[in-house]
Amino acid sequence: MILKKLFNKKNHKNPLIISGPCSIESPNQLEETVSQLVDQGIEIIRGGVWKPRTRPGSFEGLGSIALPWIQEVKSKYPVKFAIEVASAEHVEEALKYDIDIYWIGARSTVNPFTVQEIADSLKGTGKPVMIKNPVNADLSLWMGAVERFQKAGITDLAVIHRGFSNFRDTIHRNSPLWQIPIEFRTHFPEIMMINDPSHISGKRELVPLIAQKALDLNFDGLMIESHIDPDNAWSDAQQQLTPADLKKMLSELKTRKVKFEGQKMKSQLEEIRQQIDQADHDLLEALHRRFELVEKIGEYKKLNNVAVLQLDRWKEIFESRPEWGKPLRLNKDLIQEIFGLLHQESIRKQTEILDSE
Ligand SMILES: O=C(O)C(=O)C[C@]1(C(=O)O)C=C[C@@H](O)C=C1
Repeated sequence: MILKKLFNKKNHKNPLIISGPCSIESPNQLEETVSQLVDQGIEIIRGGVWKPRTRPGSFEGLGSIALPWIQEVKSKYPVKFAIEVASAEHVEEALKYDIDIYWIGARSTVNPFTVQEIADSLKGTGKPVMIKNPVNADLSLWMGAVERFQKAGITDLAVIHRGFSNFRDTIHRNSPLWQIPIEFRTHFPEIMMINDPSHISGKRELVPLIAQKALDLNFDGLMIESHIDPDNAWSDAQQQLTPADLKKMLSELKTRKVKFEGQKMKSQLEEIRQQIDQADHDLLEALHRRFELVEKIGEYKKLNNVAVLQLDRWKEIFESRPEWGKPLRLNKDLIQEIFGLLHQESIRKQTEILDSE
């Protein structure tokens, strides 16, 4: 039997929206939230049953008693339901109540044993699975988790970008580090990528900004926490939206075209891209020239037995280049990062020269 995949990019022209409470708190809270979300066309509901918390003492979810409430709500409303599972027992329990979609949380994705256990327990069930990025900024762990599910024959897969944890407080509860999901997509272009602006922002005012940024970057969907009474929610009170606020936000988000359309637009784009190719060539030639000079100094240092690292000169470069970049409207941090890398490479090349026979 060939089952139709839920997470198939071709079936979702518009961003896929998943919404619902951080935690399921009571049958009434669940039904009220679902009914308001259904009124605005939401078809996939999320709800926390088991909540892994960083520190003990926070609300850890009601557990299995919430599962029949989900089943009850599903019998009344045309929705699919997604929950987080963190062990084979969770999967076993949830399957008894025919939960539709299973997601692997950020704290589970870090642990290959846990990922394997969950993949094995979902094997052959045909259930769609979503894999959140690991809490730490490690692309390989995220990719590895996807591969474990694929190896178990589970191909109805999506991933969720929920941001990466910070050591100190920053504007975001979890830093988005957008380059990581972008790189993920280069490895798995066919897998749907859903953004979770609630966990990235940690506060409701920021949710629309993050959601818009995700759509600008061509994410396939959004998972947004919503609650009928967010201020009194048992978990994540600051980041949940009311269903009405969610509706307003979704109506204000701008969706972008995935690609350029039309011959005129395409040929203009092609022309600019050729100019970028030329600019990149010039850049590489400039780098080649720089490293030839660095090597020359390397030989000179070897001849005179002088150390590779010349701190005063390096400091002068590190301070002057961002200044030179100012009238060219070049970002200071970018210049410092680029010259930091160039300096590392100079040191590597010159060390090789000094250490050679
Ligand atoms: O000026 C030098 O001594 C160099 O070798 C060049 C260079 C550079 O990359 O610009 C490399 C290493 C030094 O620490 C400082 C500067």
